[in-house]
Amino acid sequence: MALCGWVCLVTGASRGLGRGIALQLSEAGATVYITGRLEKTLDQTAAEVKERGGHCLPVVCDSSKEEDIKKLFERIQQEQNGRLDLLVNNAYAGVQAIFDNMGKPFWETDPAIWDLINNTGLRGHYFCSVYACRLMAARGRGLLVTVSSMGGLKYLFNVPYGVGKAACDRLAADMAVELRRSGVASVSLWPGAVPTELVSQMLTSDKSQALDPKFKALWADGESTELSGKCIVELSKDKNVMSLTGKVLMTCDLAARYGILDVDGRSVTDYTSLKFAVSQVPYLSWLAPMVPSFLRVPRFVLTLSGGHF
Ligand SMILES: NC(=O)c1ccc[n+]([C@@H]2O[C@H](COP(=O)([O-])OP(=O)(O)OC[C@H]3O[C@@H](n4cnc5c(N)ncnc54)[C@H](O)[C@@H]3O)[C@@H](O)[C@H]2O)c1
Repeated sequence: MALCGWVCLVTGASRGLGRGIALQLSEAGATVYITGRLEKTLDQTAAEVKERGGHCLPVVCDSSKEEDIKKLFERIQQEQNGRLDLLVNNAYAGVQAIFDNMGKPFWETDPAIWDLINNTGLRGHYFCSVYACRLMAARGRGLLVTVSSMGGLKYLFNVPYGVGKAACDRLAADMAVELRRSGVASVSLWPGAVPTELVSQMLTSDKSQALDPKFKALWADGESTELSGKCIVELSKDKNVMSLTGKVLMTCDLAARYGILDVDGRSVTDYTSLKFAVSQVPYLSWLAPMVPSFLRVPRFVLTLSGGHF
């Protein structure tokens, strides 16, 4: 119950990673506000939290609507006396659209996909962060975790997806610059592949034919929806969290840092290990079992692979 007394907010927690994060935070003793657009699905997460002995408060809030966001934070301020310890920017409305348009170039795709992906999954994060930081900065402490992905580094799925993820990483980093003196930390979290309810459904549908088999294999062997939550719990407890502010943190890095296994006892795939890199190259993959797991691709190589210069 390491987070007993903590007040946390997870946006988009009716399914997927948000639900898993809410389950882990409440299991660690926190009071967790969860948001989503539909009362019915939010209540399902709340019931699951309760079943596991936790406490969560479902709030219908559409992250693409500023009025909803304002009301949500007014409610937290009133009910918790201005206390908010952790915001997890997770809500995301783009998964279905990404699968529906897989393989299509951007000029042949309805441009409205930009809004579907980035209104909730980027603009909404900014608005929530503004209101959260008004509470956190006033108390001189807090943590913002913005859920992003490896798509922030280089092209993945489609144009608005990658732009949104790169912007989430930059959002976390730039907020950290302005927050540094306030005692509030801001990080970006890159989960690995997570076979959520929606992803699993897509993988068994006709649409999965347009998907690169490499992605299918990654999801088949992916992280549970609760691993990110386990990482966020440990990060919240870390007394040195300010030393990580502004950074991109991968779940595999956090799992190694804090000695975390997935909920089913599996070790977490290290996407930056040489073993993993070799396994992804068709004519070299046979070498992968022989490469020691501790060898990792240096971070500067990852940075350079973004190809900015
Ligand atoms: N699934 C993966 O493999 C994976 C991997 C890396 C990163 N991520 C990232 O994790 C985040 C969550 O993704 P997911 O796979 O769990 O998605 P998901 O679609 O399964 O869940 C998204 C959640 O957001 C909620 N939501 C949607 N629109 C909303 C709105 N307007 N207002 C409030 N809530 C809203 C949904 O109800 C749902 O609870 C995304 O940023 C995604 O890119 C996912």
